Amino acid sequence: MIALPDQLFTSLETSGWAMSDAVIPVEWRHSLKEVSQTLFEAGQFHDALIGQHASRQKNTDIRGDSICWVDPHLPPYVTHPFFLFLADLRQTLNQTYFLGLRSEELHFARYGSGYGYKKHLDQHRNCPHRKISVVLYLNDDWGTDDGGELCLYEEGNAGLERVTRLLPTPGRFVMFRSDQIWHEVLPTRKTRWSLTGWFRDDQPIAG
Ligand SMILES: O=C(O)CCC(=O)C(=O)O
Ligand SMILES: [Fe+2]
Repeated sequence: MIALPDQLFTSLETSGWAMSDAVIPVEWRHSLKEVSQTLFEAGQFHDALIGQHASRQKNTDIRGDSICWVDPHLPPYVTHPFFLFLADLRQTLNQTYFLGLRSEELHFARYGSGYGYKKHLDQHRNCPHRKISVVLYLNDDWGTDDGGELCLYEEGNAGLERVTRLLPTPGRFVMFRSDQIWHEVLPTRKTRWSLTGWFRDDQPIAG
């Protein structure tokens, strides 16, 4: 089991989401940023699509990032400490909450200036296998004027919605329940880099 601060699990349990600015060492972020930038420069990113199966389509009004899927079983990821951390985290979540998580599905994402991702749920109605979403922000610096906040919506008392806005600051790590937490990426004012993933209870088909 990994030594994640208890507060992360308490927060995941009570709010459905958790955040840490301390668990990801700066070197991990640097090397992942380098990999993602190299892949981007080599033309390995493509426009993210919305919808499922045959109805998948591009709609930058809803979702404006471009992405590059990564296979955690292949180099350079398979030996990278962040991916070992994720595998460990999955095991810890299974031991603590009996979630039956079996795999990680991951992609790098890059939002150009002006783009975001409208309010959505990560778990699709007809495909309930994404259980926990994780995001690591790879940006080198981020200020309050740069936009691109991740907004997390929680159902509060008396049907009131609580909104938390998280800036994609360097090395920030966020996890949330894919089936419960509606969220949104506000339009960014500069290029925004991240690595996004989902713990699933099946074996993934990337795409
Ligand atoms: O980058 C983020 O903050 C969240 C991205 C997201 O919601 C997604 O890719 O499903
Ligand atoms: Fe999402």
